[in-house]
Formats: sequence, C-alpha cells, structure tokens
Amino acid sequence: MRISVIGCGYLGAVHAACMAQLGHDVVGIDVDERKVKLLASGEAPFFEPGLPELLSQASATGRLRFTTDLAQAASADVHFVCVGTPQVKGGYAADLTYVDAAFEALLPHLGAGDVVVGKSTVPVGTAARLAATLADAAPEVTLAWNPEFLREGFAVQDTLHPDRLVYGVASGAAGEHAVEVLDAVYAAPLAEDTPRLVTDYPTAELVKVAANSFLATKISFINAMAELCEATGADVTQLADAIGHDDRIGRKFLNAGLGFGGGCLPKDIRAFMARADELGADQAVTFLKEIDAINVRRRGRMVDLATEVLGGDVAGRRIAVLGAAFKPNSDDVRDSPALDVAVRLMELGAQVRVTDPEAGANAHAVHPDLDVTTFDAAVDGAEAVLLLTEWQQYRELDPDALGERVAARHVLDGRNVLDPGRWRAAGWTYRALGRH
Ligand SMILES: NC(=O)c1ccc[n+]([C@@H]2O[C@H](COP(=O)([O-])OP(=O)(O)OC[C@H]3O[C@@H](n4cnc5c(N)ncnc54)[C@H](O)[C@@H]3O)[C@@H](O)[C@H]2O)c1
Ligand SMILES: O=c1ccn([C@@H]2O[C@H](COP(=O)(O)OP(=O)(O)O[C@H]3O[C@H](CO)[C@@H](O)[C@H](O)[C@H]3O)[C@@H](O)[C@H]2O)c(=O)[nH]1
Repeated sequence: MRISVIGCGYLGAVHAACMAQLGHDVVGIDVDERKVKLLASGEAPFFEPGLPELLSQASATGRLRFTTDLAQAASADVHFVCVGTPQVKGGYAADLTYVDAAFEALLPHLGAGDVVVGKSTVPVGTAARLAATLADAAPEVTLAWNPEFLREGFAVQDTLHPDRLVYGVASGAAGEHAVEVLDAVYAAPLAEDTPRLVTDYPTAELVKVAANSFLATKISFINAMAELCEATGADVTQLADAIGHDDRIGRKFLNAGLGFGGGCLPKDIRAFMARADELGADQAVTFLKEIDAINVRRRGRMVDLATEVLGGDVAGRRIAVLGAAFKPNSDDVRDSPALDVAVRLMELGAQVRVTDPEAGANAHAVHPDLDVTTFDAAVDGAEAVLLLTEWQQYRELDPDALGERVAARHVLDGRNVLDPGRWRAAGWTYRALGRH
C-alpha cells in the first residue's frame, strides 16, 4: 500500500517506520523541519528503543521517506493522521487545532478512493464532524478512526504486534472500503490472529479514552491504597501482589508510587471529562476527577517526605533527583511526575540536581532554570537521593557504593523498586510511598 503519515512525533514516526517495515511504501510528513531532517537522515528525533534500527533498515529499502511538503501525500492512498491533541491552555479539553489544520491542509491532495485514517486521540464526536467535512469537500474519500494503543518505550513492538486493532468506520459501502484497505495495511498483524474489531466512529473514539481511563483508574486505585498503607503501617507492594494474584484483578498497572504522567493518561482523562460535560453526561465520569486528584496528591506527598527527612525545611539543601522522564525507556517529559517534584523542591529553595539517562535535554528545554546534570554530579554530596523514574540502572544501584558519595544517607524511593532491607542494612534512611 502507498501510505502517508501526517505528524511524525512519538506516535507518527514509529507508525511510519513500522508501516515501511511491514512492506508498505511510506511518506512521513511533519511541519517540524528539525524532526523531518533527522528522520530523513535515518535518525530518531526522540529516544524509543528499536526505532533507530527500523529507520535505517527502512531508509535502505527506499520504502520510507520524510518531508515537510504535504503535497507529497498525493502519492499515497491511505493517510494516517497522527498529529498532537494536547490539553488546551487553561482548561481540560483537547486542543483540536492540529487535527483540524492537518485535515484542511490534506484535502486538496486527496484522490478518489483514498482513505483518511485518524489515529490521534480525540474527543468522541470528532470523527463524525470530520466525516461531514470530507463528505462536502471530497465525497469520494472515506474516513476511518483507528485509535492507537502503543506504549512509549515499547512502541515498535506494540505497533508491529498490537493487542488488538479497532476500526471505526462509516456504514455502507464507504465503511466496507475502509475495512478492506485497513485489512490490507495490517495484513501482517492480522495474519498473527490479532483481534480486529470493526465498529462505528463514536465507539472507536470511546474505546481509546475508556482504555486510558481504566489504566489511570487502576494506578490511582493502588495509589489510594498506598495512602491507607501510609496511615496504617501496611505495605502497598505486598497488597498489590496479593490482590493481583486474582486473575479478575491482575497485577499489571498496580505499581504504586509517584503516579502517572506523560503525553496521554493525564490529558486524556481530562479531555474525557471536558467532553462528557459538553455532552451533558459529566456525571458518568466525575470519578475521573478523583483519579486525577489522587494522582497529583502523590507528587505533593513526595515533596513532604523529602522535607521530613531533611528535618522540616529543604531550603538550601542538596537533593539528587534520579529521573526526569515520565517513565523509564523514554525521553518524554510531558507531565512528568519526576520533573514536577524536582521543580516543586527547587521552588521551595532546595539545591536540586536532576539526572536522567535520556531525558536530560528535554527536561532542560522545558525548565532551563533547573540544574540538569550527570549522575555523578547529581549524587556527589547530596543530602537526599530521590528515585523518581525507575530506570534499570537506578533499580540496580549499590547502596554501599552510593553511600560513599553522598553527604547523608537518605533515599526516597518514589517507585517502590528498591529493597528496603538492603538499603537500611547499608545505613540508609529508606522512605517510600505506601510502604515503611
Ligand atoms: N505518544 C504516544 O504514546 C501515543 C500513543 C497513542 C496515541 N497517541 C495520540 O497520538 C497523537 C500524537 O501524539 P504524539 O505523542 O505523537 O505527539 P507529538 O507531539 O510527539 O507529535 C505530534 C506531531 O505532529 C506534528 N504536527 C502538528 N501539526 C501538524 C500538521 N498540520 N501537519 C503535519 N504535522 C503536524 C508536530 O510537529 C509533531 O511532530 C495524540 O493525539 C496522542 O494522544 C499518542
Ligand atoms: O503500575 C503502573 C503503571 C504505570 N504507571 C505510570 O503511568 C504512566 C503511563 O505509563 P504507560 O501507560 O506505560 O505509558 P504511556 O506510553 O503513556 O502509554 C499509555 O498511553 C498511551 C497513549 O494514549 C496508550 O497508547 C497506552 O496504551 C497507555 O498505556 C507512567 O507515568 C508510569 O510511570 C504507574 O505509576 N504504575
């Protein structure tokens, strides 16, 4: 198939490279010249395991190219729209400016029989609105909504071997055409018996936000239990293991700690609340307000813990923050809990030094006032070490070796990944969220 991918960020760049890997002829299009230049030279503009290898393989086959020229979409028959839908400034709703602009700009380059496929996460009702625009401007073009469920850090694997494929399509012949085309695009995963669900636009749009709302709810549920563990002396990791053995509950996404961040979960549950409000169905998702509040409270709790171990005031104290990315194996700092805690401590007057294996440059770009440095510079002389993003190398830290470098042996485990007994035996004060 001849495919265009509009928007080559965390989602689109991976999608473009994976589609080429599946044997399609792909043009990736973005308005960001820097990103396009890097991608065109076979380099990933962000950290994503497996992406650089895929980009160089695909470029060598000649099946993958990148451009800022949207007119080149005219050479394709299937157009994936992967532009951002961030939270609007000063509100909860999704900002659809980029989606609308991409659709409008794409219109003149569409040909009869083309299928435009929305992949961005959008408020329910967006696809129907865009389909109506298409029906007027390009009646021989069909719209499908094919939400994406990839996780950063596993994006390549998730795209090549998805858990499921969801197609939201129009009724009648147009919808049947879209299904045929999407089946051809995803022939390889479908051959692996990937479940494929064909539905209408609103269901497809809702599947995506429902999935993220459920994941956010699971995380905030366990973090609410962590609050109770803190109040009672119980241990949230043991609690999660115990309830997780029940297949109906499952252990995945029950890791208590600093909570969820990133470019998806936080903004998606907020946009869902905003959209439900517009639809007069706000009561259906008011619980998400609590999910959000529990999540944000964990960050405050970490700041309080740091203050407590440092004797009641962090002003002037040297604090090492390990991790800036919103999760390990990513350089993404969008709504990063780790970075939020670091900034709050800095604002309280602490001398914060942040380090991260991959996200340092992005952290510095959004907070130029924050001291983002090497691991060594962060920990040398620190009076407290805060592990806030659970990169493997931080999980494996040796408490004896680290103890030689710090000014005081206080460790705060924001992700419940260290062995408290081992750290205490090495003379550290060990504090965590939801366990003692
Ligand atoms: N990041 C993920 O893991 C992930 C997973 C599933 C779904 N999503 C959804 O996918 C969408 C994109 O997310 P992302 O994380 O890739 O965002 P991103 O900010 O990394 O990428 C968006 C890209 O779109 C480009 N862009 C904006 N307007 C454009 C236009 N008119 N024409 C061409 N390019 C344009 C931007 O320059 C940017 O490179 C969002 O709706 C998000 O919720 C993201
Ligand atoms: O038990 C857990 C699991 C995750 N997290 C945190 O939750 C956030 C999100 O993690 P994850 O879902 O792995 O990352 P994303 O890459 O943001 O992926 C989510 O958001 C994407 C964009 O919508 C979806 O496609 C994915 O299916 C969905 O998992 C991160 O801050 C994690 O640290 C926890 O605190 N505890």
